[in-house]
Amino acid sequence: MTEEPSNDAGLGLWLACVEQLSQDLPEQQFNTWIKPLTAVVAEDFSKVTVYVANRFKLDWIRAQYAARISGLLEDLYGQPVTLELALAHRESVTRTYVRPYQAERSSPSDAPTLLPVSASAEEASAPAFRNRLNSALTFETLVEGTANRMARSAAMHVAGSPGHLYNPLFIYGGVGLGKTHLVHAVGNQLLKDKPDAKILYIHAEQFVSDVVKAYQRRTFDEFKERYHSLDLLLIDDVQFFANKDRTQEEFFNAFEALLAKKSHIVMTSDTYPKGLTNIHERLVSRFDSGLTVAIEPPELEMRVAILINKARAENAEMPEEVAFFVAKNVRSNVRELEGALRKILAYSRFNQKEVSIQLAREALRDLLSIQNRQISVENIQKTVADYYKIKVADMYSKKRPASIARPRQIAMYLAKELTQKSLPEIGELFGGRDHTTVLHAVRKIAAERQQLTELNQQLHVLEQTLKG
Ligand SMILES: Nc1ncnc2c1ncn2[C@@H]1O[C@H](COP(=O)(O)OP(=O)(O)OP(=O)(O)O)[C@@H](O)[C@H]1O
Repeated sequence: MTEEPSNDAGLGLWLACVEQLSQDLPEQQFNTWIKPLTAVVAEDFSKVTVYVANRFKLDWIRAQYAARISGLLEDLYGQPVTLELALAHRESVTRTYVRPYQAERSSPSDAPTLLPVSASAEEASAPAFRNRLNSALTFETLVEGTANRMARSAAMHVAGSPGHLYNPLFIYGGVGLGKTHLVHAVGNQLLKDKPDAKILYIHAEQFVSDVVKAYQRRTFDEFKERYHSLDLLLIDDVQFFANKDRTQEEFFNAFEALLAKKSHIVMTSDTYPKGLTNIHERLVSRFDSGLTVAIEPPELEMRVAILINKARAENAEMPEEVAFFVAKNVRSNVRELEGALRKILAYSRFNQKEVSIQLAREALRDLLSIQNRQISVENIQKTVADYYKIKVADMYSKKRPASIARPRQIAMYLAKELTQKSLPEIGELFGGRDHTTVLHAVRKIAAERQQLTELNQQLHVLEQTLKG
């Protein structure tokens, strides 16, 4: 029977609450404490029972987050909601586990439904795959655009003929732009073509911890056997190797061994190889010895396509005009775009309303109000001066050395881009400069941004910092 899930609105309430927490809390805190939670929402919404894995965590959630969760639930529902914390019992959790938006169609209407925070919570509790690949992250589910075209085609090339060109492939870019997705896609594609290939996806932090374990347990032979025998090593966020000398040495050895046997290495990082700090020069030069490609923040049309695709994957429809509205307002990265989408879908389900611009506006009101918060020219000057390590006073000074003039031009460009101020007003705030000077700076930086990946990267970081 194809009956709708009974507790869909309850699911919406809980997901909307979690979504809000994901915006409010630092990522690490959210991932550690909130993401693993599951909840049961009573049919009449009077009570939400949140299940926590163990006693220690339960005490911590009670002390640190309970008041906040209950306040949020009340805000969302419009009436007081009793929050109860309980210990999760593994068997019952697995038995009645329901993925968001894919609630078990046969769940009886009077049975409470356990609602996880996210699909990845289920993946986290499932036994780890040997290769650690997430099968959902494929080339098919990765939307292509100008921002990732080059990285995507290099990655496809590697997946199609590993061990040849572009070895190592080094992919870099800001947070949430699809680097992890792309490396998993390489692994999944190769696995499809060659099911016997020895592939490993690993986060750099996990590699560090493997080195430490091998060191403590004196199991370096096993460690080497494991890493040096791979056909494809996918390693994420290598900036985490900074200051870890022993790890760098082991990675260097693995790197050399793998390249010698024509295995392929794909790495990601938040910056280009020479921008990495506290990593040995010999490793940095190895990173740069194949192909280095950037992933840029997605352009408007790509953001729209991502929203429409992701909504479809959740079995929801997102009209194009709503996707444009969201994409125009959520510009920084794909992870935020996904967050906005989840919020809109949860809000729509909870209120049982169709997805429209008005609904999106309501669902994203907090996010939009943060965005509308005025960014001041003074703030831009301070942020840019801090970033380039010059004095704020140099923003108004007449000094001309490039080390000062360039950050000043960058600040003028950002002032034009992020505030409503006119060119003469900006000139005035930069030590009484003429509006043609500002115009020159704005045009120059805008043109160079198209050409210079490093500059674009720096601007992206500055924009993210300023938009908070
Ligand atoms: N082009 C795209 N098409 C579809 N989904 C995308 C695209 N780019 C990113 N995503 C999705 O956005 C989310 C964030 O991407 P991902 O985790 O790959 O980012 P990242 O660059 O590795 O970020 P971080 O540096 O924070 O690890 C993921 O859910 C991913 O599937």
